[in-house]
Amino acid sequence: MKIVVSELIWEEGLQILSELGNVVYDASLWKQDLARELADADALVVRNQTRVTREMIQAAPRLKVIGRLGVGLDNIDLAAAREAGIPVVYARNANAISVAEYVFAAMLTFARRLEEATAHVKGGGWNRRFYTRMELYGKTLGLIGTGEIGTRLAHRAQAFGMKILGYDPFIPPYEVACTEFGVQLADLKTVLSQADFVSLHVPLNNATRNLINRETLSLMKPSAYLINTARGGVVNEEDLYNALREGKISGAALDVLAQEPPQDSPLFKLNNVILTPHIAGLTEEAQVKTSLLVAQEVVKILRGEPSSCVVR
Ligand SMILES: NC(=O)c1ccc[n+]([C@@H]2O[C@H](COP(=O)([O-])OP(=O)(O)OC[C@H]3O[C@@H](n4cnc5c(N)ncnc54)[C@H](O)[C@@H]3O)[C@@H](O)[C@H]2O)c1
Ligand SMILES: O=C(O)CC[C@@H](O)C(=O)O
Repeated sequence: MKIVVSELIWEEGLQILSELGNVVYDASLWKQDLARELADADALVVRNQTRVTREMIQAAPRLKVIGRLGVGLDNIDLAAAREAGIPVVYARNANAISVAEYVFAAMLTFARRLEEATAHVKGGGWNRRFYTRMELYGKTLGLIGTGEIGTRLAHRAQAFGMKILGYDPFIPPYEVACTEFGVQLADLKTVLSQADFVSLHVPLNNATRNLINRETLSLMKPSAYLINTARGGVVNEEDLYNALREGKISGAALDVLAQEPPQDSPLFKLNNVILTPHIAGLTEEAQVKTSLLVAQEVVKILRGEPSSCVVR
């Protein structure tokens, strides 16, 4: 068996794959001639930077499985994989807690500004009135997408005493979790207009691309914050820049951008923006879980066994 891993994988997963076959692993392979490596490959394991296109799938006649070390599948041509009869397995739920904790870090950063206050004190300041900020208790968290991440975030927000609103037109699989964690389901307009923090947890697809735009941003309160850990394409960045600059909303935390890594962006110039390099799911715990899960599921498929993590 030849197993090609084109992006960063944790040792725990690599070990499992190596027991089954010959692993070709290079974390920068996605930038190189991947199609050549795939000509005789039985499995391909990727993160989010490898573009798994129809052409690439067609150039891999022996391919039996594609493993995604993560959750978002927007970098894989799922229709082409399905047509070629190649199952795609992914790390469902493996990084959900990490992302939920990242959103808390962002909300608490906006609420308390500890880093800014530290710089202020180190610079000789002691302005206690200026740093009198706000509690999360009693504030409203608006979830756009109430799946694995959204419900784990709700669980944590419930413990903080936040009110939780959720918008998700495809709710059934997560209905019980929503009820348990106090999510009141509502329409998009209600969630956007009532939330103090709007957090995005939807996949990127034709229905969600540019979901946050001039019109939807105008529904948000001027005191509200937007947090995007989903995909850059869910937010129209030009519209967001204008909304932030004009004070239509108070701030934004963006872990994901339309172009990653970004070229110079006007967003860099704004003080009310937190920018991180797509790290919400990047914790040791989540990555060990992700690597183990995906490696195990890839091995199952290669052995002809059923997998519970196949994309439907
Ligand atoms: N920044 C990161 O490191 C990171 C890590 C993990 C996941 N993600 C992103 O977060 C997304 C969500 O992850 P998840 O594990 O919660 O996925 P999930 O599939 O469990 O949940 C997604 C939810 O979005 C809902 N949804 C789909 N289309 C919608 C729409 N048009 N409007 C509202 N809701 C809609 C679905 O019904 C589902 O409940 C992933 O697709 C991925 O792109 C980012
Ligand atoms: O592949 C990655 O590192 C990004 C992970 C994250 O965005 C996901 O969709 O799970």
